[in-house]
Amino acid sequence: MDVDLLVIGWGKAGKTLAGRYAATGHSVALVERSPKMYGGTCINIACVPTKDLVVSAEQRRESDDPAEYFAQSVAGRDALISKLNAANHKMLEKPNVTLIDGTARFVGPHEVSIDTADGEVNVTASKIIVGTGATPARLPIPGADGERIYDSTTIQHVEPFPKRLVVIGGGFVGLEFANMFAHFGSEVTVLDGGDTFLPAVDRDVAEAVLDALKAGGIRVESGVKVEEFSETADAVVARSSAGEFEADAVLVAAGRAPATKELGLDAVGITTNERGFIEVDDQLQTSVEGVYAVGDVNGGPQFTYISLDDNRIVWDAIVGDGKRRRSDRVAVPNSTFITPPLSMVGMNEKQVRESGRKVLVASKPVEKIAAMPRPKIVGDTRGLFKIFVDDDTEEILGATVFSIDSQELINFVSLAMRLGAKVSDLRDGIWTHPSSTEGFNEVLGELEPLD
Ligand SMILES: Cc1cc2nc3c(=O)[nH]c(=O)nc-3n(C[C@H](O)[C@H](O)[C@H](O)COP(=O)(O)OP(=O)(O)OC[C@H]3O[C@@H](n4cnc5c(N)ncnc54)[C@H](O)[C@@H]3O)c2cc1C
Ligand SMILES: NC(=O)c1ccc[n+]([C@@H]2O[C@H](COP(=O)([O-])OP(=O)(O)OC[C@H]3O[C@@H](n4cnc5c(N)ncnc54)[C@H](O)[C@@H]3O)[C@@H](O)[C@H]2O)c1
Repeated sequence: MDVDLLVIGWGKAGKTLAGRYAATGHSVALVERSPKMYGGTCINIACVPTKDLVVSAEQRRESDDPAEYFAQSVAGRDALISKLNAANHKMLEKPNVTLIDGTARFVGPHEVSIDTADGEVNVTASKIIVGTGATPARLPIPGADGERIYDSTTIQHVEPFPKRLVVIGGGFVGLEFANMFAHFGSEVTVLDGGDTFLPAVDRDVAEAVLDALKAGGIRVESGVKVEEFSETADAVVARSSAGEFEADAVLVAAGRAPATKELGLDAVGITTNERGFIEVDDQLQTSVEGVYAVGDVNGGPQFTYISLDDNRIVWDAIVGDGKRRRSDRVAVPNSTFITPPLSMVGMNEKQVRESGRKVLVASKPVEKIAAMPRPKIVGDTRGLFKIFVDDDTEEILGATVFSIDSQELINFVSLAMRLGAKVSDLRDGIWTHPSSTEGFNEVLGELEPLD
């Protein structure tokens, strides 16, 4: 079969490009190795199901039995995800789109062989998009394949419910699940290999996050080297540089590796870097002309909205005026979905100090922001707002918001930065009341030189 565009992997960039290219009348084939993954990682096993579980966990009452409540929450999660999975399939059911269930492997620079239940299918295309994503990194230590060792996918259906959970890794996945399982009623210990807890976060904010996690019953140990897991009939022990930690289950959340093993990239000259991610230029083209790599597999930041933006860059390269670049991104925000969420954009304190600029800072604990009653109404006044501003240009340089609604607020700051708004635009803006946004009226009125 020959098509105009072949997409490997049903992730955010891949499915968006497939739909858009098909809508312009081109023939498109999309290959996905698992029916459970129609729609990609985010929809089926990552962003959406985990946040559904986070919200369910937050709504648990003390009187709810943890195991029963978890089982109900998982059933709710599964019902939502199966609807989204089916809806994603439906979106690409079009006459000029061939959807192929199978695992793709390059057999030529523009030829892919797909291993399907009915045998091999060969597809050629002048344009190929590789969007195969990433999978949980495995720890290379004894016992890592044990029955009680879970990753971010399998832990969502852990059975029986773990009364004690050890989480290896204090990054996005580790903290989101640690917080979630603590709310479900598990006793949670986080063992992080890094020497510094949340290294990209300012120390005062990291301390506030740590306090909130500890208050939620979570123990966090940094600088821990886990050496071995050993299992008995009813427990697992993580042996580490900080001693032994016994649990009912272990979640390994130590990063994600590119899903390239089955692709046969070497044979056709598609180069990868030392970490295995596909090398791309600023327009996401690989070392083979006409073959692009998008999303997690190209080694960029591992976020769905980055994959979505990769789709825009490739679209511009193959259909538009070719101006978009990966390097033209400004103020890319992120949120860690703990309770309350932690969100950041732009520079942190270390970066503004190193920038050589004259910097102003405003930093205020949420409970002290008098003219922002929403957290009090909601009943969660934890966290703080911290914002850096250039004293000469009034530009916003960066912000960290650890507060309810921060996953929304950070997009607002990001937009202000992208549009080059002045700090006074946010400080003197007319915002609804009672909202979290109005916190900026007060906090930005208290800028001081960064000493
Ligand atoms: C637990 C968790 C929570 C997350 N939460 C968030 C969040 O809240 N917000 C956020 O922005 N990001 C989040 N992420 C990251 C986000 O999920 C990823 O960045 C995003 O899904 C990557 O999309 P992608 O386009 O790279 O492809 P993916 O969505 O990963 O899709 C790749 C697809 O390719 C298929 N595939 C792989 N190899 C082959 C092959 N050889 N042949 C055929 N098909 C193949 C896979 O089955 C998969 O469906 C989270 C990640 C995890 C693990
Ligand atoms: N809210 C979100 O947007 C969201 C949520 C989940 C995941 N993600 C994406 O998925 C990616 C993967 O998440 P992740 O949490 O697995 O990776 P991560 O890179 O965010 O964090 C990995 C953590 O594991 C630790 N670590 C690494 N090796 C270790 C070892 N051997 N022992 C103990 N600790 C070890 C690191 O110190 C780090 O704290 C993230 O980088 C992020 O881009 C995003």
